[in-house]
This record gives sequence, C-alpha cells and structure tokens, in this order.
Amino acid sequence: MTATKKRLKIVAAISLLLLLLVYVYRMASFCPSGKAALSVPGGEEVQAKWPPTESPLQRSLQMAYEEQSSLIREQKAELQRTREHLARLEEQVRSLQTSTPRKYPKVKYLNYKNRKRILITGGAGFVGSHLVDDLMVQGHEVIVVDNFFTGRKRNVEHWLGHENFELIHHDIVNPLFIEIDEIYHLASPASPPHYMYNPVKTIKTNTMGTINVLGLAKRVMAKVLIASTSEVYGDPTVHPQPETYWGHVNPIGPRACYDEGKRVSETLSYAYAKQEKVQVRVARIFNTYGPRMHMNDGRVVSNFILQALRNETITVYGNGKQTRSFQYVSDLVDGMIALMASNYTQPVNLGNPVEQTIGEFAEIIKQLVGGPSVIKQSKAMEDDPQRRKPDITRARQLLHWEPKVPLETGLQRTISYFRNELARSDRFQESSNKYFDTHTP
Ligand SMILES: O=c1ccn([C@@H]2O[C@H](COP(=O)(O)OP(=O)(O)O[C@H]3OC[C@@H](O)[C@H](O)[C@H]3O)[C@@H](O)[C@H]2O)c(=O)[nH]1
Repeated sequence: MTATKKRLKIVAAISLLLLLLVYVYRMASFCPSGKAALSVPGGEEVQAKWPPTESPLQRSLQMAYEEQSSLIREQKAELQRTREHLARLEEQVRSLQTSTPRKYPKVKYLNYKNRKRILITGGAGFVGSHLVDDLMVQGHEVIVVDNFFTGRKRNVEHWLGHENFELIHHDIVNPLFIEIDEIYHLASPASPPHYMYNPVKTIKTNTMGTINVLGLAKRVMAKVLIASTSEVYGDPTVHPQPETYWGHVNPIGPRACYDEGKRVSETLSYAYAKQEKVQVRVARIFNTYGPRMHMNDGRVVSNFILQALRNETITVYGNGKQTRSFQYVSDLVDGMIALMASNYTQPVNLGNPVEQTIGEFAEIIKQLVGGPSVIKQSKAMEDDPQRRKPDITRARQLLHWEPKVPLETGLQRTISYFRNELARSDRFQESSNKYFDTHTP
C-alpha cells in the first residue's frame, strides 16, 4: 500500500471518530449556557453542571481523538519536509542539466568557403529531421523553420544548442527574412488524414508558403529544392510514372488540397525560375517510411506496424489490390541532397520502384512483427490512387542515384522504432499515473 493510501485511511478513520464525538455531544443536549438541561418526572427542569462527570467511553474517545490529531500533525509535517526535499532535488537536476556540456553527433569541419547556410522548412518533421542530420554531419549550418503542426521538437532535439544549428518556430505561410545559401522546402502535412484535416491550410502552405520561400530565394539568391510528390500524378493511367507524365488528378476531390497544392507549388517554382532567375530543383517524392514517423501519422506503414504491434486488426482500405512502392527515408535524403547538388532543373522522381499491393504489404508486416493480428478489409478511400510506381530512369542517369535499403531491412528498423515508441508512451503513462496518484490533494 502506498504512503498516500495509508494517510487517506487514517484521515477517514479520524473523520469518523470526529463525527461520533459530535454525535455524543449532541445527544448530551449541550446548552449554549454551558449547562445541560435534564427533564425529571413531574415536569421540573433541573440544570445539570457541565461538563458532567465523564463516562469511560467519553474519556477513551477523547484520548483516541487526541492521539489521532497528533499523528496527523506529525504526518503533515513529514509531508511538508518531503515536498521541500523534492523541490531541492528538482532544482539540482535542473542545474545539472544546464551545466553539463551536451554531447552532439560528430560533425565534419567545413571551412567558411565550403560551409553553407541551409534553411529547411518543415525541418522538424519526419523527412526534414533526417535531412537535418545529414546536412549537420556534413558540417553545414542548418536553420530549421517549423510550425509544429506535424513536426516535433523531439525529432531535432539532439542538435539544440549546437553552434551550427538553429530552430525557428515559424509558419512559412508568413514571410521570412534570413540570409541563406540553400533552401529545402518541405513544409506541408504529407499524410492523407493530416492534409485532409485542414484542406485550406494545406493549400495555403503549398501556395503562399511556396511563394514566400521562392521570394526569399530570389532576394538572397539561394538555390531552392521543392518537395513535390508522386500525388501530382493523381490516380495515374500510365505505369510506371515517368516525370513526363502530366497526371490524372481530380481537382475537387478530397486529395485535391494536396495534389493541386503541390502542382501549383511546382508551377510557381518554374515561374520564379523563368521570370526571376531563381535556381529551382523539384523532387517528386514517392511513398517514404522510416523512424520518426508520427504514431498518429495515419499512413499505411505506421498504421499496419502499430496495429500488428498492438495485436489489433490490420485494416486494409478497399480490396487491397491497389499498389504502392515504398522507399526508406535515408534513400530519399541521399536523393534530395544529390538533386540539390546537381545542375538539373526539371522534376525528378525519388522513390523505390519495388511495387506491391497493399494486401501483400499487410501480409509482410504481419509476418515481420509476428503476433495474432488478423487482416481485414474496410471501406475504400475516396479517389485512392490504384497503381503507383516511380520510373527512376532520370534519377539513375542524372544523379547516379537509386534506393539502396531493401524493404525488409527498412521495415525491421521502422518496427523497432515503433516498438520503442510504444514502450516509451507506456512508461510515460505509468509515470503520469504515479504522479497524479501521489499529488492528489
Ligand atoms: O490503414 C491504412 C492506411 C492506408 N491504407 C492504404 O494504403 C495505401 C497507401 O496509403 P498512404 O496513406 O500510406 O499513402 P498514399 O499513397 O495514399 O499517399 C501518400 O502518397 C505519397 C506521398 O507524397 C504522401 O506521403 C502521401 O500523400 C492507400 O491505398 C491506402 O488506402 C490502408 O489500406 N490502410
């Protein structure tokens, strides 16, 4: 039994005793004058002296009451001492945290000429934070701008305080004035449930946000890489999809805020390139997965892995015959850095051409995670693209890039990441339960 529970029991016992005492006093018909009125046969009232001679029961009640009162006083004092001690310890932990020099991942030293100042919008997100890691390790100065709608400070906290790193809480829908050499524009929700949650904001981010980024690039003559998407091909009628394919997008469907938003983003890039001579790079990113995906991301990889880890039903939307091709996040980051470094200005597909149906993918996850989860079909998503596979000839030829991480290897890393995340959230839950248990007044 915890100390708190013991204390609660003692307090309850004392309250009962007090009630009993009050009751006994009432029964003795205590008068305001300090005298008890006693009725005698014949109607005469005799005023008795107060306190009357104490009965043995009253005496023992009184003693018990005094004993319990002093116990409560002692325990209150002890509680106060413990609280003060805890506060002192917390203060010590805080001062230790600030005085201990932080350990950072090793970064290369680049001289002034080779070191770039690189802005990453959406740099605290899933893909952005991996890009931050690579560019920091290469020795560049990295400035992250994020509005933390889907990004998290935790994704980049290992760089906080590093002299080459800066984190700015800012929404790119509003203009930004800083000096930089390169911009990776990744800011936008990317998971269908996230971008459909606030379609107007998604469109604003991909239009006004992109205008702000391109305007900044124009002012400071920075090179820009725009993170576009395979969704510009919509529900494609050409398979696999080369960059020359114009796409098949429903402009008023539930996905339009993202698909059309990204298409405008591409259009803006080439308008600024033509009119303002801004150097642009456009990466059309296909389905990507890996550690640091949000637990509530809602995309198929995180959903299936979490369902399997929790022994829940694995939900396949529709008949499961729709296809996707999944690339591991480190491959994508390599591709983006190679594209930025190249002098190629047309869009480039970055994705893994190994394609599978979503039904097969559910089986793969179930097998890799193990456990008793069953796979079930549920309602199909509206306008869900039916086949998607990148043609990466352009990236192969121009960037000498192709994905390296096999699906199983990438999935194993992602599964172990989500396993740790689940354990972490359980620990957090446990400790917050404990906290509320001991701090309930
Ligand atoms: O729990 C789920 C989630 C998703 N799915 C299905 O799995 C497929 C993939 O869905 P996701 O939500 O992971 O991603 P989508 O391919 O639809 O969109 C993605 O496309 C490429 C990127 O640019 C974006 O990250 C994202 O928009 C879809 O057919 C979807 O219906 C399930 O069957 N079950």
